[in-house]
Amino acid sequence: MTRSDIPAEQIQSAYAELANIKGILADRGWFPATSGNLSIRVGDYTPDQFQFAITASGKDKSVQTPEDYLLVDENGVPLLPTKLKPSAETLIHCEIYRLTGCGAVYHVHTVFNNLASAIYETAGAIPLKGIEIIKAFNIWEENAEIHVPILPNYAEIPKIAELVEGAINPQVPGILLHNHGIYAWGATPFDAKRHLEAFEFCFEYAVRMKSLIQ
Ligand SMILES: CSCCC(=O)C(=O)COP(=O)(O)O
Ligand SMILES: [Zn+2]
Repeated sequence: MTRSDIPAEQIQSAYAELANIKGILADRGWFPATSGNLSIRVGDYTPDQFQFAITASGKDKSVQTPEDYLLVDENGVPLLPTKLKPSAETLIHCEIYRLTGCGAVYHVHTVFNNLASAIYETAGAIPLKGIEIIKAFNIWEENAEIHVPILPNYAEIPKIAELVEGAINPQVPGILLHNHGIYAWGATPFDAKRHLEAFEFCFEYAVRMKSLIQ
């Protein structure tokens, strides 16, 4: 099957799944001021060739319209005729798919993920230890410790995208951009949502803990 043969139902199903997760996350206020972007991979995958459905750039993600998503290739180029522009951050999604082969990538801006990235900027990562919800990352060891990497928030997205490879840790399905937001991913859309929620829980915990002990 070539890419142009991807069944329309498969594409529509990814769009429907994106609409569903977008609504859930929007209800939590996780897309302030048009921020955030979401994508779900569609069809066959090799690191060199894959495609995914992604939110269009600049849209109010708390609103559902018939023109919210498009299908792009591994370089972030639209695969079907459309007047929509893919998310400005599509290249970061491309890198995460290329390097992990995951099934979905979700990006949100929240006050707690911004604060956590600012507090731990110089450390380059947020340390999280002994929090039960770390099990959501499929890490079951007692008192487990993980570090969530923080990358600089360059204005040029390709400059950020080229740092993704050095930041990926197969155990930790997320990367923060400093004072920007979190990218979380998973093998399936269900896993990506669970990971995103666990990260957000941990960031709020880390920020509140820091202010309690100072
Ligand atoms: C208003 S937030 C600035 C852009 C951004 O960081 C973001 O997540 C949304 O960009 P998009 O092009 O995906 O709408
Ligand atoms: Zn963003």
